Amino acid sequence: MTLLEATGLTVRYGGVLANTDVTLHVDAGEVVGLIGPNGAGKTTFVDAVTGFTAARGTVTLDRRRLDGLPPHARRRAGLARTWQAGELFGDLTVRQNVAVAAARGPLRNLWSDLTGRAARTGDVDTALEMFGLQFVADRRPGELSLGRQKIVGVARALAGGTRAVLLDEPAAGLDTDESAEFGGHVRAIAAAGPGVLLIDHDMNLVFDVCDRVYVLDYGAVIAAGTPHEVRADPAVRTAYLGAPAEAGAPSEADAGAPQEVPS
Ligand SMILES: Nc1ncnc2c1ncn2[C@@H]1O[C@H](COP(=O)(O)OP(=O)(O)OP(=O)(O)O)[C@@H](O)[C@H]1O
Repeated sequence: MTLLEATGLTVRYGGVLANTDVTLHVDAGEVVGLIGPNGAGKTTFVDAVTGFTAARGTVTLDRRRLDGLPPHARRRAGLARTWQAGELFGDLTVRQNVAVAAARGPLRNLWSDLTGRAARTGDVDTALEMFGLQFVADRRPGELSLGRQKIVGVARALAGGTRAVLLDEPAAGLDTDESAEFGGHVRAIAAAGPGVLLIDHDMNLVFDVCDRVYVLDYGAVIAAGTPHEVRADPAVRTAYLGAPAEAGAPSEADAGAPQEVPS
């Protein structure tokens, strides 16, 4: 079932066409990747969907039109995002960071979906446990590794009735182990029902955890499909390698070795 749908999104910054007629959907329980070279328009797309930049086109969540609404109204409708730069409150503990977001949301929230319990104060603890944060609940974000801070950021984004979440480069700066752990959390979120749009330059993470992947280049979608299909797409190789792809189907070995995108 289509949960989040953007149709014909177009964003112009002065002379720069940052998104051109971008159409993309995320189903409930699905992890969808959005990749593309630097400057391709990925963050612009997140900004446009969540209402942080003006765009032409439509955005629906559960068939409800969200375009034209301000960001806080889209958030209240169940659309959440994370930011490339950390958005945690440095003076609050991890528990307080999650609790603040949970308290703002509607009564029926993700944690109750996940646990089958009614939303109560104790659900913040349940949420912390789900993301393995219970042992650092009383610490401040600055005392945690970057990986843990990212996970707290996702926990915050998911608190409070989130139906779909857009994760903007959540794994930037994580080491290989942290990134793999993070990928497990992303899959767990989708397994509980919400749809996830994952933007990241870590191609191994994206291809490992995503059900489908869209590729942006110069603001437009140039490819979409399963990770296997996208990896093998000559247009994607051209976009990343900056040279025309060789004729003929790529080998299995090539397809199994995703290109690390320089950041
Ligand atoms: N606020 C803005 N004002 C003017 N131009 C902008 C603005 N934000 C982005 N752009 C331009 O729009 C284009 C798309 O940028 P965007 O940040 O969306 O790309 P991106 O794919 O997220 O890049 P990266 O992977 O480097 O984060 C770029 O040419 C960028 O310079």
